[in-house]
Amino acid sequence: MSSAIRIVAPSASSSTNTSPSHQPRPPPSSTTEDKKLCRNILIYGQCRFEDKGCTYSHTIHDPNSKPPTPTPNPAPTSGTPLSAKTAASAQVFVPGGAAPAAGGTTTPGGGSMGAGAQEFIPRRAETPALSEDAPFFTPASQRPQPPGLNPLASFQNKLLEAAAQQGAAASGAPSPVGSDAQQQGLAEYYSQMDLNGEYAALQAQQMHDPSHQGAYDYSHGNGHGHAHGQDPYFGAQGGMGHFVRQPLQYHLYHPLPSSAPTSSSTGSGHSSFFLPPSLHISLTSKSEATHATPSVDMKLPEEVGGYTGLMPLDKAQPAVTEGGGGWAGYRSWVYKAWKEGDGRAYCLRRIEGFRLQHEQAISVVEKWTRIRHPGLVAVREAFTTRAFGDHSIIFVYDYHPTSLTLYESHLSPLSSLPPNPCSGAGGIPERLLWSYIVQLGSTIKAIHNSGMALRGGLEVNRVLVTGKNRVRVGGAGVLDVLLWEGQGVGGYQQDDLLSFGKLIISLSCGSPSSVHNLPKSVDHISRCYSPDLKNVVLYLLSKPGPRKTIEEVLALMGARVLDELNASFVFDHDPRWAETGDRYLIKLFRDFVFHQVDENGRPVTDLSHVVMCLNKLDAGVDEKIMLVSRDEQSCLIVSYREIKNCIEGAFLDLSR
Ligand SMILES: Nc1ncnc2c1ncn2[C@@H]1O[C@H](COP(=O)(O)OP(=O)(O)OP(=O)(O)O)[C@@H](O)[C@H]1O
Repeated sequence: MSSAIRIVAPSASSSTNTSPSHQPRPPPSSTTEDKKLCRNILIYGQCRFEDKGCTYSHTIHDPNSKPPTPTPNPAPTSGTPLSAKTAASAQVFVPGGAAPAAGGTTTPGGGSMGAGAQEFIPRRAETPALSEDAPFFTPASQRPQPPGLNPLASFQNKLLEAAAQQGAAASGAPSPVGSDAQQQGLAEYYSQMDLNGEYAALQAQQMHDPSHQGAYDYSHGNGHGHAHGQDPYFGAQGGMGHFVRQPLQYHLYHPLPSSAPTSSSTGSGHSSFFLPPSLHISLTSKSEATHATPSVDMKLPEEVGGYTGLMPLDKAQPAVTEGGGGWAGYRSWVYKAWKEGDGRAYCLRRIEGFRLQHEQAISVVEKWTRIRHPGLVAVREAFTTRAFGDHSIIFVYDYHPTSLTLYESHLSPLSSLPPNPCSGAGGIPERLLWSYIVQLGSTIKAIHNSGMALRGGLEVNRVLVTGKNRVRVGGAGVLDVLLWEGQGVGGYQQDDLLSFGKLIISLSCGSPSSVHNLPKSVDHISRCYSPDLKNVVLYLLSKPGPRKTIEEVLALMGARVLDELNASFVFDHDPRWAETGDRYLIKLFRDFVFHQVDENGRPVTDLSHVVMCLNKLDAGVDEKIMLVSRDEQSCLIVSYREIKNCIEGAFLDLSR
C-alpha cells in the first residue's frame, strides 16, 4: 500500500461547497485537549518542566466529559443510546478521524481499504520520541544536574562558568612549542573540549590578580607549573567557538527527585525501583569516560607498543619543567588507550624526548608491576617508543575513569568541595583529611616494605581521587627510570615522608604554596585542626633519621587508623548496627547459607544448599527455617519472606 496522495487542483464546486459535511477542517490547534498527556503526570502526578517548556498537556480530562468541538457526524455519547436504525446507518469509527472512503472496505479495526484511502499511520509513528514510554526528553544542557554528583562534569562546568566570567581573556601568538602536526591536533582538541583555553585563561588571570594571592600558584607551588599565561599557543584557542560535548544521557532514565511526598514512610515509592541517581550518573559517566574518543583528529600515532585509540587526558598542555622538578625537566603527557587483544583501557604516561641510557633503569618498573595495593595506581609496564616522532618512554598504568588529582578535586579555585568550617580558612574537613592520611600512610608502608620509594608521587597533582574519598598514588616508577642512578632507596624513603608532610600541609591550608611558609601553615593547622594532626605533620617535617619511618607515623596516628578501619564496618556511627535487630537476622542467615558445619563442627560447602537458599530468598517464600547463633545459645524461626524484607530494609538504610 502506498502512502502517496495525488495532488489535484480544487474544483469550483468543491471550493464553493459549504454544506456542513464539507466544511473545511479547522487548522490543527494545540489546545490542551489535543495535546498528549505528559507522562510525568501519569508517573509522578506532576511535571517539573510544566512551566519550563514541556509541550505536553498537564491537565487530566474526564473521559466522560463532552468533547469540546462538535463534529459534523457526532458520535453517540453514552447518554444518548442508539436506536437500531441509527446504529445500522452510523458511520464506522475511524481512528485518527479519517473518514472512510466511499465504496471502501472497512477493516475490522475500523480502517478503510478504499483505493483513495490514506494510509493508516499509527499515532505512535507521529511521535518523534523513540517510544511512547520514553520520558519527556530535556536536552542535557537544560537539564538541572544535582551538584557534586559527577566530579568530572562539575569540574568541566565550572571551567566553562569561569570562562564565561572571564570572557575571552586568552590571547597571544603561537608558541614555539608544538609546531608539529601532533601539537596542532592537540591544540584543536583542547579548543574543542573548551577546557584548555578557559582553564589557562583563568589560571593566568589568577596569577596576575592580586586578590588571588595565597591561592594556587602551581609553578611556584611545586616547581613544575603549567606555565599558565605563558602559553599563548593554547591560550589563543580560548577565543574560538565553543563546542561542548554533551554527556550521553539522552537514552537514560534518571528519576528526578519528586517534591511530592512519598506514599509510605519507608520510602518505597517509585524511586525505590531505580538506582539512586548519584550512583547511576557516576557509573554512566565512568563508562562514558572509558569509551570516549577524541572529537577531532589528534594526529596521534594509531598504535603505540600494542596500545590503540589514544585519547589525551591532560586538561591543559603540559609544560616543560624548569629546574628539574616534577618529571625531572621532561614534558609528560597522559593518554587513555586500549590494549590490543586485552580489550581494557589503560592510562599511558608519555615522557617526551627521553632517551633511555641504561637498560637496567627500565627493569625497576618490573618491581613496580609486582606491587598491588589499593592506594597505588597499578603499574603495568614501560617501554620506549619512537611512534611520536621522537624518543619517548611510556609508562602504562591502570585507568581510573573520571578521576581527578587532589589538586583538581580540592585545591583548584574551581573545585567543588565545601571549605573547612574553620572560619575564613581553606583546607579540607578534618574527617576527610584523616581518611586520606590513613590511606596514603598505608600505601607508603606497603611501598617502603617492598623496598621501593614513591619519589615525587606524593604531590597534590600526582595523587588521584578515584572514587568517593578514595585516593591512589599515581606516576609510580617514572622518576626511578628518569633519574636512575642504580643506588638504594633509603634516602628516597625519607624524602617520601617529607613529601607526605607537605602534602598534608597543602590540603589542610588549601594551597600548595603554603609549604613555603611552614611556621604560618603549622599555626593554621593548630588553630583549625586537632592536635593529633599537628603532631603527625611536625613528625613528618622533622629531620630525617634512622628512626623516622612510616611505621612510626602510623603508630602516632593509631587511633585514627582504627577509626578509618571501623568506618567500613559501622553505619551511621553505630558500631552495633550490624549486631542488632534485622541486621542480626541477616548475619545469622549468612551463616546458615554459607557457613554450614557438620555434626563435628567442621565446615561443609554444599553448593546446592547455597543455590536453593538464595532462590527461596529471592522468591520470598513462606517456608520457615531455624537460624542458630554462633554460640548456639539462641535460635530464631523465620520465613524466607521475612528475611527478604529485612535485607531490603537494611539495603534501603545503607543506600539512603
Ligand atoms: N591512571 C589514571 N587514570 C585515569 N586518569 C588519569 C590517570 N592518571 C592521570 N589521569 C588524569 O590525567 C590528568 C592529568 O594527569 P597528570 O598526572 O598529568 O596531572 P597534571 O596536573 O597535569 O600534572 P603533571 O602534568 O605535572 O604531571 C589528571 O587530571 C587525571 O584526571
